[in-house]
This record gives sequence, structure tokens and C-alpha cells, in this order.
Amino acid sequence: MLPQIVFSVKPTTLRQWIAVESDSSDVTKRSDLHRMMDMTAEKLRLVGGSVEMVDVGMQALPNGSSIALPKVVTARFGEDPSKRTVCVYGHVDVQPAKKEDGWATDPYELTDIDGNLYGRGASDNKAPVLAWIHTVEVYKALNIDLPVNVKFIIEGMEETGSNGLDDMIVAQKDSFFSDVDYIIISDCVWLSRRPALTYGTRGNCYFFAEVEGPKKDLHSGVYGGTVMEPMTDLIGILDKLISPSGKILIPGVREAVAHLSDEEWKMYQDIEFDLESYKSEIGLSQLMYSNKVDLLAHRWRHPTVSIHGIEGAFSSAGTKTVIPAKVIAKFSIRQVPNMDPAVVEKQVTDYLHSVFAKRKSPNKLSITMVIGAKPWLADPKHPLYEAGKAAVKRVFAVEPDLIREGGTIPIARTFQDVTGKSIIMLPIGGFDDGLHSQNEKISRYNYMEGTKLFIAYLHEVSQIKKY
Ligand SMILES: CC(C)C[C@H](NC(=O)CN)C(=O)O
Repeated sequence: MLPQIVFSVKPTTLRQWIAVESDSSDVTKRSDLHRMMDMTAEKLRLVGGSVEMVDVGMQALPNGSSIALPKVVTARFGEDPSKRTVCVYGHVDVQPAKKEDGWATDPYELTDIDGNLYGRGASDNKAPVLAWIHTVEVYKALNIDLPVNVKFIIEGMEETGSNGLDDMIVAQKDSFFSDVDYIIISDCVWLSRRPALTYGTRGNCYFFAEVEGPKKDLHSGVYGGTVMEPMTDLIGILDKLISPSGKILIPGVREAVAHLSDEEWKMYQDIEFDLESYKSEIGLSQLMYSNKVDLLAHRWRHPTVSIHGIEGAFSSAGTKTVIPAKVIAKFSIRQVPNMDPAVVEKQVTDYLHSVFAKRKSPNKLSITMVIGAKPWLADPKHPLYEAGKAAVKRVFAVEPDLIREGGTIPIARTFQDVTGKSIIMLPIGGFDDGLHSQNEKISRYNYMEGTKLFIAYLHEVSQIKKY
């Protein structure tokens, strides 16, 4: 029997967690990230877990030096061989955030406004990780045996491609993972106000394109018109990556994409999704596609190119008139079945060098792929998803949407390929949580009802017959 629970959330621990600037992409914040992993381990210990902090080695930096990777936290609750064992994966590192990016509140001070808890990492992924820890805590507090054994694996490098974690999973395949039946990931969001179960993610190939020219920045009045400018070269080649209508121009990329089956088309067609609300949520009057199926397909199962920024470019307020000597563009390709990061790396590198060669510039171009995370796809007919539907029905009294996710969970595919275990993504974040964006939040409703969902889900998983 499942407990009847009435509870409210005083987000004390979430407040403490949000206060830690655990930005994995900024090496100057590495001590904060180490502290975040310690706090995670401490919380798991407090609720009675057998906790380990696994050293996953060093991270090589572009300047040739190296820095310690944050330890991976593992924990175990229960070792009953007659029960199933689930492993919950999550991360406690975050994307960068600064108040001056346009946040209404301090991104590292949890702020409670109208039922929403704002702060960097609130939804991605600190509150969902805590909701899972609270789930175990609730069973304990109510003196009810956990219906399944629960393991945790919490990392601190997800937002930069899960550095070090692949090797750890390979190394612990026959130890930590040997008794795991299923892996659960809650690092994504619903599509709408309706709860969802996620069965696919896109991958991510992240590139640096560096163009280096003169030995120092130049005055554009003194030198402009006499030199070929690195920034002009860079913008020129970036413009050849994708057309205004979203057609990827890199030869071979679009050809590799898996065909949309009739069954998939029907699934997308049946999903309730309002394009007008989607437009108003992001503040746009026009989208790339005007029908639901095309839009969902291009969000979930087609590749895309996004240009994220240019290091070395003048970006402050004011009117500096410099010619930057060296500029580095950051762009990524969200890839999908049946694309492969190693193939994409070669396609992009060869293509950009050939485009650059046509410019006949004396400047030097170098391309580096810094993340190569594969896409992941599960069978939504697996009993894990039936258990998910039952748990959603129990807590929310509706059928969940079966959805895919346009973002990337770099480690999902490694879990699947190396451990051979089945995976479900069970999101509790809202569609409008603003992941990676200004004013990221999770609602109290999603945080609390999400915790109840996890409590119910453990019960449903314990009922799964052998598959
Ligand atoms: C490889 C990316 C940085 C991973 C990142 N993942 C998430 O946001 C998952 N919460 C992404 O941009 O998709």
C-alpha cells in the first residue's frame, strides 16, 4: 500500500544548494563545485545512505594545465536481493548565470515569488535531485520499507558533457551497476501543463572555431581596410553552417537522420500542444514551422545548429573600435539517431576548412570538438513506462504525454550501452522553467507533486513483472 501523504515544502536545503555557484564550465568556480558535491554526499548520508565519493581524475584545460574533476557521489539505500534495484541519476552542477544577464533576482539566492522558486539550477537539476532524496526520506520518516532498493549516482560535470563519468561507469559496470535493474533520470521538463514521460534525447556536438590573425588587437581606423579581419572570416564561415530556414548546410549531416515513421507521426499528432502558447511563452510571433508535427519533429528528432557566442569579440557596452586579433566561436549541433559524433566532427571540420579556404585568408582557422554526446532513445512500450503512466495517474489523475526531449543528457546513452539496463526519464520540471535561461525556476506545485510522483513511482516499479 502507498502512504497517503499530505506535506508542504520549506525549501531550506534547496535554498542552500542554489546558493552554491556550481558552474562546471567556469574553472574559477571549481572549489564551489567540490563543495556542492560534499553537500550532496552529506545530505544523502543524513537520510541514511551508504555514500561514496568517487574520484574520476583530472580535467585537461585548453592551456595545457589540468584541474581535479568534481567527485561523483554514489549512495545506496537497501540491499534486499528479493527487491528490484533502481539507480537514480542526476547532476548538481549548473549553467553560468549572472544577475546582469537580465535576471529579476539574484540567480544564487532562492527567491519565492507567487508559488515559483527562482534560482540557477532550480529545475536543472537541483530540485529534482532533492525530490528524489526526499522520496527516500519520506519512506523512512513514515517507517515504511522502501519497495525497491535505491541507488544514486550524482555528478557535477553534466553541463559540460559529463567529463570522467563514462570511464567511471565502464569501471563500475560489474560492481556498482551489477545489481541495478533500471535507471531513472529526472533531468528534463514536461512539454505542457500535462505530466510527461520522456523516451528520447538529442545528442550534442559542441565546437570551438578559432580564427587567429595579427599578433595583437588593431585600431580599425589605422589598420582597417588593409588586413583580412579574423572576425569577418569567422562570421563568414559561421554563416555557411545553416540557412535562414533551418537547413543544415554541412554535407552529409541531414542525410544521416532516421526517417520519421508513421507510428511516430501518429504519436506526435496525438499530443496536445498549442503553438500559440509556445510562441507567447518565448515571446515570438513566428516559428520555423507552423504545424504541430513538424515543430515537434524539429524540436526532438531532427538535428540543428545553434551559435552560442564568440570569445574575444567586443561585447561590452560602448563603442570600442577594435579589430580583435583572435576570436573563438562556440556552436553546437544537436544530433539525433542515426548520427555519430565522430562522423559529425569530421564532416564539420572538413567542411569549415573548405569554406575557409575559399576566402583565401592568411588567418589561421582551427576547429575543435569539445563535447561529443550521443542521442538516446528508449522503447516507450517497456514496463518502466507503464509504471510511469500508473504513477502519473495516481498523483495527477491524468494520462502522461509520451515525449522526446530536444536537449541532451550526455550520459544516458553510455548508461544504456555499457550497463545494458533500461532507462526511463521521469521529468517533474515545468515547460516554462527557463532552463539555462534568465529567471530559471521550479514551481512549488511541481516540486511537491513531483516528489509524490517519485514516491508513487517506486511503488509501481516494485510491481513490474520480470521483463
Ligand atoms: C551537453 C549539454 C551541455 C548538456 C545540456 N543538458 C541539459 O541541459 C540537461 N539538463 C544541454 O544543453 O542539453
